Amino acid sequence: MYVNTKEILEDASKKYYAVPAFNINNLEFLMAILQGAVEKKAPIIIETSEGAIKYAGNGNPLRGARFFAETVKNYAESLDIPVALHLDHGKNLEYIAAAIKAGYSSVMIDASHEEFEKNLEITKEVVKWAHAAGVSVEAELGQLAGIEDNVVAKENVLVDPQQAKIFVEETNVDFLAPAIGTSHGAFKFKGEAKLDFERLKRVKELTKIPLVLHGASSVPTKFVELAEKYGANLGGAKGVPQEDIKKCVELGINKVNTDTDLRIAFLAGLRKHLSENEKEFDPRKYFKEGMEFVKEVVMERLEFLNTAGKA
Ligand SMILES: O=C(COP(=O)(O)O)N(O)CCCCOP(=O)(O)O
Ligand SMILES: [Ca+2]
Ligand code: NA
Ligand SMILES: [Zn+2]
Repeated sequence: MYVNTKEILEDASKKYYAVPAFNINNLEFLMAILQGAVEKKAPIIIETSEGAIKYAGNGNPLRGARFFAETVKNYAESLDIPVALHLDHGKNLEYIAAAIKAGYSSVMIDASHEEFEKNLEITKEVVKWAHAAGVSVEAELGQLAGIEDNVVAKENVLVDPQQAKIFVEETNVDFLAPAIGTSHGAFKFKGEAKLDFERLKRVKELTKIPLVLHGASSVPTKFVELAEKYGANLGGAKGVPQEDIKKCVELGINKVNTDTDLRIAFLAGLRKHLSENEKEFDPRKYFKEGMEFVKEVVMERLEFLNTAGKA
């Protein structure tokens, strides 16, 4: 069934487990994710970036948002697991409006590159707007290293727990993404992975709402090596160690954003299948192996985060 993200995350926050939020850009990833969630009897959060909406709508935000909202709702209504659809890293108000209008369960307003007061003001606006339409809201405090909001954030600007308390009280936001040292993409951390667990603990104590971990892909060596075996060049790829994610969940992370791991798994399957089946030209066939690897990563993460069986 199609549900509001808040419903899924409130339960997770109460029982200290987490739900992965998997990014999609097309039907194949959606099908693989849903198959994995059904098999694991797990609630699931599907999310699309603004880039995904632009891609599916061929530049028209409402067309793209409707494509995903209608497709996900259509599938969700035929399944007996809770499914939510979330706008990831909403920055452009036109895209946020399109997602709300199209019927997304929740939207992220990411104004974390702005000064605190500005972020607070923008988030307050979006919360009023979204709540009036029954849509829940995620916001972000602090910045992820690497490409943050299309600008290169020089280094991590970590969340200030006291600011988080004020921010949550003033904005009435439903869930919060505190920057604690992760970054997006396949090349995380210069040297050793280091997340600021103490800081995360404080944020949870002071805000008591569901929290979101961005940049949470672990970049499984198995699929990196398989993709490279069939011609990919992903040298130096590194993700968040699984034990660090487990620790984050114990400290109050409830939504775990995962995109890169699925991209690498699909890439490995596609490259492998194409090189082993030179006569194949039916996309319903040559995408299958990539989809199977995506499903495998999905099921593993659902088990790992204790989402399995919670539907
Ligand atoms: O925090 C995460 C997941 O990060 P990770 O999976 O890279 O670790 N996310 O928010 C996913 C980011 C998706 C970016 O999509 P576009 O390329 O379309 O802009
Ligand atoms: Ca941000
Ligand atoms: Na998000
Ligand atoms: Zn993110």
